[in-house]
Amino acid sequence: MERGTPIITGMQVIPVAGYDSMLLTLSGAHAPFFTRNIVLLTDSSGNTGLGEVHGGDAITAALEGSRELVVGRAVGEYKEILRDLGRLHEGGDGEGLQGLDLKKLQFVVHAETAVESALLDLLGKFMGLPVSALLGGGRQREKIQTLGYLFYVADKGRTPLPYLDERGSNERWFRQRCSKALEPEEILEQAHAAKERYGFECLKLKGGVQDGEREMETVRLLKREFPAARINIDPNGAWSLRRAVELCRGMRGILSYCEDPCSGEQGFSGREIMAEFKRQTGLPVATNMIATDWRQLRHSVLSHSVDIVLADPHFWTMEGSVRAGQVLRDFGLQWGSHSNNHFDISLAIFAQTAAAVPGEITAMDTHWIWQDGQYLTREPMEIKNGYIELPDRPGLGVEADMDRILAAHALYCKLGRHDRDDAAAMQYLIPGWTFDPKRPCLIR
Ligand SMILES: O=C([O-])C(=O)C[C@H](O)[C@@H](O)C(=O)[O-]
Ligand SMILES: [Mg+2]
Repeated sequence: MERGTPIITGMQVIPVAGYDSMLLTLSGAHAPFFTRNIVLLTDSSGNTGLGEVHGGDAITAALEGSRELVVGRAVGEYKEILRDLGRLHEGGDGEGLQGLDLKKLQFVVHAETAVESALLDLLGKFMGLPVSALLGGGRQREKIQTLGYLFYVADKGRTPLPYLDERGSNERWFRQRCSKALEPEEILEQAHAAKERYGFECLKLKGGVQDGEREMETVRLLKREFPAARINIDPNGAWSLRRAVELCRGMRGILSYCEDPCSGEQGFSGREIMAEFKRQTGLPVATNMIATDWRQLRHSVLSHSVDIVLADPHFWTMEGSVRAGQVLRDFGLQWGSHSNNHFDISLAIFAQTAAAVPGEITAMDTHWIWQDGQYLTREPMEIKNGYIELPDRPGLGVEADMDRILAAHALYCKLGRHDRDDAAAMQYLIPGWTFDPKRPCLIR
């Protein structure tokens, strides 16, 4: 008879790809495909544990290089395994001009989150407990509020690229998400379609695309249409401090908070500049750019530069994100989560992590609505009435659908490149376009 916890018998790292719309951000235009890495751990009791993290060759290699530290060990040793992986993956430089979407991504992402998730999934199944019960001080809530993440969408017809065309779908949101949205009224239509399907009470507009005044016009229109909604705009630090203050000063009561309105400039760090923005506008500020690790968080707290820290578990690890949430709650600040394009395994990672964060939390970011339908699990979690209700199942709460994972892997194998490059699609809109962290992407 086996004693103790089951032994990990196998670790598979499966890079996968999915379809995306031509979403615009400061970094350029999303390509027709995004990539992720899936981790599957099997154990001696016959269970499978699941994890997901960002794509890209460096992250795939980091995960492949982890196998020896994982296979053959007991599931109950998960903390030691994660400690060993953390040491293996140490290092990096996350400070943010909007490098997060670009070359720096591999330094900010903690590849071991995919292993952590899979280990906790196995442990939860062994113990008959959901992953959120194993994190921090245990499960704090049964349902997680998410925001409706709105994007300006470019006209894909101006490129020869193979973006999905869902205009024939019966579902309003699916038709909408592949349609051009550059005018304020088109964003409003996007918001209505998203709200109809998912019931969002909070909205976020990705800025850093057009002139700031035009983006604020869109925000004001959204607020008029959805007066009860908490609304946020995130230009990823594109505006100068002076411009950000001009744009936001009159927005109290319209914007509930502002996310990374500005970044480092003229010899001042992003944290110093954001603190000035807060003082001058009185608006609460959220970030996923100037507090991406513990050292940055300490400086952000000391300089009073942020109110809401978007501690994405893929950047902080799940346990790290919950620990950040505990500290933030104790300091009178708030936890939220950043996201990137992801599949339904990461949706479960976000939800289980958020469920373990104590105190009031900010409606969680997720890109899921842009990928909804591309399932890698059976019975994926769903967003209804603006919330994800946690399933009553042990572990992560989702089970792998191997046929779909292998199909997503086959798509990945067809791609010429695996790393994110938002300049390539953008260059069809503006020939010779290059990234500038201080200029909205459509302004050249
Ligand atoms: O809140 C944010 O900064 C993001 O969501 C970052 C993402 O990478 C976003 O810019 C995107 O999807 O391109
Ligand atoms: Mg952000």
